[in-house]
Amino acid sequence: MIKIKFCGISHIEDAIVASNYADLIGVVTDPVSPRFVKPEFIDIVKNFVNKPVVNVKVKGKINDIVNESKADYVQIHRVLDMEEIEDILSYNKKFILYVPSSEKYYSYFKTIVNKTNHLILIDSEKKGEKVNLEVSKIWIKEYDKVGIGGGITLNNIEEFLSLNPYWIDISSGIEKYKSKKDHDKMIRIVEKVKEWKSIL
Ligand SMILES: O=C(O)c1ccccc1NCC(=O)[C@H](O)[C@H](O)COP(=O)(O)O
Repeated sequence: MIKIKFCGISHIEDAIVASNYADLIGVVTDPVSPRFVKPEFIDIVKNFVNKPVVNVKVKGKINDIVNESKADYVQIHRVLDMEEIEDILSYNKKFILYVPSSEKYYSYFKTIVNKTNHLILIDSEKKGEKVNLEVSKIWIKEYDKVGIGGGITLNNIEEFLSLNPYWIDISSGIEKYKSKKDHDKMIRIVEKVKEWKSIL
């Protein structure tokens, strides 16, 4: 089955529900986000869940992000420079590397694929916009660890699943309001992913 990351988790009860249904639990610890929580929240969440937790950060030094919590993965949600990509290779840590879904980032995408073995997240250039599905479709075929996020909802998830990504990333589409998850939407979206598998 296509793996699922539920992102933007900022309440313990949402983390517990997420851990029953998703493969990865994303926590945004960057103050730029309305879903921001302190990195310490990750360490608390880890006492309640049995799924890997991802620390999602936009800004900051890689070393600081790696060391600020007990997260199993670090998702750097920005385009890195070459020095940072080299730096990542020196850590014994799992990363999720964000690539904006625009043709102009194709060589960046290839650099990451060729240099690292980490999960890649193809996502919209700007938070809140829908990811470019045409670009994503091509890139998903080129590397087996590509996930897709950026505007997935209960109403459009089939468009994303049809690209056959390794994993999908959902946050705003499973919210009651910004930062609070809707448990019913979480469960229904997982059912859709399961149904999709049985169609194939
Ligand atoms: O959640 C945020 O507010 C956020 C802010 C800045 C960078 C990343 C952020 N979240 C990342 C995610 O929620 C997911 O990795 C992905 O973008 C899917 O999100 P959505 O389009 O809301 O489903």
